[in-house]
Amino acid sequence: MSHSIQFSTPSRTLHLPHSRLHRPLSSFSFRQFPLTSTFKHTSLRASSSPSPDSSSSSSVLHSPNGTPAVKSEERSSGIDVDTVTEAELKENGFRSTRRTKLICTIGPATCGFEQLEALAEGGMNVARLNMCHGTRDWHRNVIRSVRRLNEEKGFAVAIMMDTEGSEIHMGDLGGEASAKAEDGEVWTFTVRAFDASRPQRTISVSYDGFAEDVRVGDELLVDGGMVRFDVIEKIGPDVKCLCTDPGLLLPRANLTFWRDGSLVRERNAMLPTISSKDWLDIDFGIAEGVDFIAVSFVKSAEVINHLKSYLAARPGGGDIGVIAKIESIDSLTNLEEIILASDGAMVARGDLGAQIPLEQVPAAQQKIVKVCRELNKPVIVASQLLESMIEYPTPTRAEVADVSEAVRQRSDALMLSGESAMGQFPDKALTVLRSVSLRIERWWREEKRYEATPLQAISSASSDKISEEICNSASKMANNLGVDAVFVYTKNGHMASLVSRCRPDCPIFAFTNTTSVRRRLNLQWGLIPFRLSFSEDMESNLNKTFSLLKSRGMIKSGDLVIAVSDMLQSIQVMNVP
Ligand SMILES: Nc1ncnc2c1ncn2[C@@H]1O[C@H](COP(=O)(O)OP(=O)(O)O)[C@@H](O)[C@H]1O
Ligand SMILES: C=C(OP(=O)(O)O)C(=O)O
Repeated sequence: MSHSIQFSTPSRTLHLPHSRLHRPLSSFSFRQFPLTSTFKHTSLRASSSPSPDSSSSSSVLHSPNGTPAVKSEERSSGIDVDTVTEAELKENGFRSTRRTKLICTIGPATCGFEQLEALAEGGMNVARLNMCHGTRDWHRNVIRSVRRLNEEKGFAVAIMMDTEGSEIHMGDLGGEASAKAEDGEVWTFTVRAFDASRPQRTISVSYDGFAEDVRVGDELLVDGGMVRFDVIEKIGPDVKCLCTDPGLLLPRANLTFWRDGSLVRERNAMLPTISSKDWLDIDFGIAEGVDFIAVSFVKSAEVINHLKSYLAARPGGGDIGVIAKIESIDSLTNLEEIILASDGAMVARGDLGAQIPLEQVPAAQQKIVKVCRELNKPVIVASQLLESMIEYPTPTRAEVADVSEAVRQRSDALMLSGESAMGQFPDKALTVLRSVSLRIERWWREEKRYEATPLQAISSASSDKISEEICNSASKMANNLGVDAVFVYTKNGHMASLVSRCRPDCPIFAFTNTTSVRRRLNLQWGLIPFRLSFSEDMESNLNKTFSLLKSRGMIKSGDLVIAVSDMLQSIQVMNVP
């Protein structure tokens, strides 16, 4: 039985000959549609999940010339491997081509199924659960709703669980949503527990050693400086503080100690990075199959390595990506080793801004984004991106400029915190992130601002080096030729991340055969991840992916694409004379 697709003329096909590879691990080729092919139309229909941003994407991704899925001639084996099934179409409903990924913290404003669905339709790629708040039952319900949404609507929303970490923070406010501290008032911060209601102007503190460690003359910053106090007196477990900068005290807000304009680090130096409560949360995350665990207040690579070994030793734990939150002076000092050990990083500007002077935060952000990119780790820019939208339906100009800058730096993902967790306009905030991202990305492409300089080599193993070179070359070629898409066939996602790292101009369609890899890829810049069952035959895989993308309106006949693959067998397909 003849193959359904013939490759284009040799002059249009590039090869990495086997002889030049140490082992036939990877390949790349480029080809033009339509290929000489025999297609048989089937009755498959495209299920259409909304993709609010695909229409405003790059001009090469316009409507298909018809949307039927196609099926090649059946193979002699009798296995119809290159047909996209109804189930696969349903599973891969999601089809946004926005390059910058969006994360929403889920809270009381967004935890219902319909609210989560609205966020997914609005472009949420990752749902974040902050374990500082809510019960495990509450978080379990959210995780299950997101999974249901993925199954029923074809999204690939990943779940990121964010550990509480060992920061010193205020307790709950006895049921009150907030408490107002006025200039000149004296408040008591105490390690005493309250029997009944909270005494007036009294706040409980989470850390038992608080009253011993704090010194008269320290400055106490609530929530990174939103409210400030001077420590004026210590009486047993009580610490009297004079309010110098008034503001709202929110439940469980974090506390830091400053003296002479800089952070006093030894005040909480004895706290472990991962507390006993965090370990229980991590076990909960493994049991619920979360995709990422974000670790708060990382000080060194050691804790990341420890967590990764812990995860690897547990069923399903090895599939979880570990994200280091960069939010302390120590994490900045040990930045490279922490990022190298992790699967990604978060610029946690909220707490970072409470640890270093605020004017140093933008430079720290730029550096973290750059190091992550060099080391091929996804990076998230978080906190206060659209803070005013917690209360107002439109952002400030300054907030739009901040979001634009994070997109311009080409960070992988932007994160909403209070805006989506407890704000009044979660959907509007997401719309602003989405439209600003799309606009800046388009501007970048129109200006042809892709980097000419090659990225630093990251791998030392020869097989990895080959993959890296292939992805660098494929991305460069994609820009030079102005192709319509890069296709990546990847088992564990590594090859897709190497293409994403190059930030090519065109969309990157990433195909993998596992659902968990697909969800994890959804955090990375530019990757449009799909899950499909593949055969050993690369030609058949190509057919299948063309069918899927045509039916989704993401490619059309005549488009030029580059395909890279980490599947061993694909070498033979790509090396056709
Ligand atoms: N699961 C939750 N349950 C209740 N409130 C939440 C939850 N997650 C977040 N919030 C609210 O949203 C605010 C912003 O979220 P986030 O920035 O993640 O937390 P934090 O302010 O503690 O660092 C929190 O202060 C809290 O008021
Ligand atoms: C994202 C952050 O962490 P958290 O919300 O846990 O304080 C931050 O500090 O910016």
